[in-house]
Amino acid sequence: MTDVVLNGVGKVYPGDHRAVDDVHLHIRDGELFVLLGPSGCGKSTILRMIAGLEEVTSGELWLNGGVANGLSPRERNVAMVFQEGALYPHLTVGGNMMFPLEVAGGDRAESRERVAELSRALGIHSMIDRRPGTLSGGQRQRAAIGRALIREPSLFLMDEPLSSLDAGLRTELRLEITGLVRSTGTTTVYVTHDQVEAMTMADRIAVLRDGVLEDVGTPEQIYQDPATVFVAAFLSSPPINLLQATAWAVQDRGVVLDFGSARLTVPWDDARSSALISHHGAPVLVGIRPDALVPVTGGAEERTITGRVRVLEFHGQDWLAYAEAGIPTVDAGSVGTRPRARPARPASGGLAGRLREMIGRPAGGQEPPREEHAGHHRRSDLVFRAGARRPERGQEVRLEVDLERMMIFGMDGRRITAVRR
Ligand SMILES: Nc1ncnc2c1ncn2[C@@H]1O[C@H](COP(=O)(O)OP(=O)(O)OP(=O)(O)O)[C@@H](O)[C@H]1O
Repeated sequence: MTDVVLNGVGKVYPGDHRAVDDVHLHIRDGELFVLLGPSGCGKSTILRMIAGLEEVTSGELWLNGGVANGLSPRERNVAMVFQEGALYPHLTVGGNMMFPLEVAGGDRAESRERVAELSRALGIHSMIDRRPGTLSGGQRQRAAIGRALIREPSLFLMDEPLSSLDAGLRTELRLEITGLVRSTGTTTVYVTHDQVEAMTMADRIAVLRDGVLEDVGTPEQIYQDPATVFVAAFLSSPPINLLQATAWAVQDRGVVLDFGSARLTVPWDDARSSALISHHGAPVLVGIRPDALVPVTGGAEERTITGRVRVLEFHGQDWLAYAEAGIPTVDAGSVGTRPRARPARPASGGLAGRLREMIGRPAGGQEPPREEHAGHHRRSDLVFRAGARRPERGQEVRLEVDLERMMIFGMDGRRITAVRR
């Protein structure tokens, strides 16, 4: 039984750079758990703290029911694979996989049998006598995974193991890794910035931003029911439409979301309407995924937005259309930004300190956005999947909004109703 608990874990690097801030996570026994987020959000730092390669600055890290903050990497029985799996160049694939077993002093015949079995499962049995230098990138990663798994670690950690491979190989190997770790039942923590990799492989995903945990859940939960604007936008390709509206509670109708040139109504029998009452007269953020906007002829006024098609893009299985609807869209990256991602202590004197201060502040001497900030507005297009009813460029379209799938957030970027987990 191997579970991992992060209880308020934080990491501050020298120079007072806070890379991870008060993270609470429970990774369950046998889970394939993915840490997902953009570059620099602290994913690798968390993985390295679990491995014991990086000291935990604050909070507790629990492994198998015991506090592990002070344990050495060796005492943790974890195996790790990096972006470029490290192999001994002078040893063959078989030799590399045998090595950890030899160090542990196991029975030689038994070890050989284990290497043969695992190399078959990884599809590298036919190259067992070759050296790493003669293998392709994908084959080398397979060998590195084999070497990591051969000793049956209680915890398997992978840091972007597929990012140096081409798209075809990535798809192939991600299926194999998923199959392998599921069949062995090894608790696995997998770091990636690739949302497709995360969605297709994970039992559960933790989404990080600037060292802070934004959301945790199954792929379906965090896609369909994201906790924040950031998570909704990060997992949306094509990008989610993020619009600002003012909420008005109207007797006999429901809560009207006023976008200026369009209005949508959340009826009173919709559970979200009661949460919206407290936002009466105030701005909210509305997220609509491109496939929740459907071109219609007719359609009820309180469910539709009208726009003019500006651009059409062919994407193979369907077309994406961009329509100007006269509604300013909001940049998801600027919503709910937290000042705590900056250095923990203000930069002191000296050139480096002054540079750090300058870089951390927007041009023009303005103050950085506060947590309550609405985000940057830009007049932009609504993106929708055109499907079979593909409009012409320049055509006016009525877009029916799937109100059930529309997401409503406060100006702090959090959903106005509690997410289900
Ligand atoms: N040894 C270090 N000393 C100082 N700062 C560090 C160190 N390692 C990482 N950082 C900083 O901590 C933050 C988090 O880094 P980390 O590598 O954990 O992010 P990441 O999400 O894994 O990013 P990437 O996907 O680019 O590897 C970054 O701002 C990074 O610059």
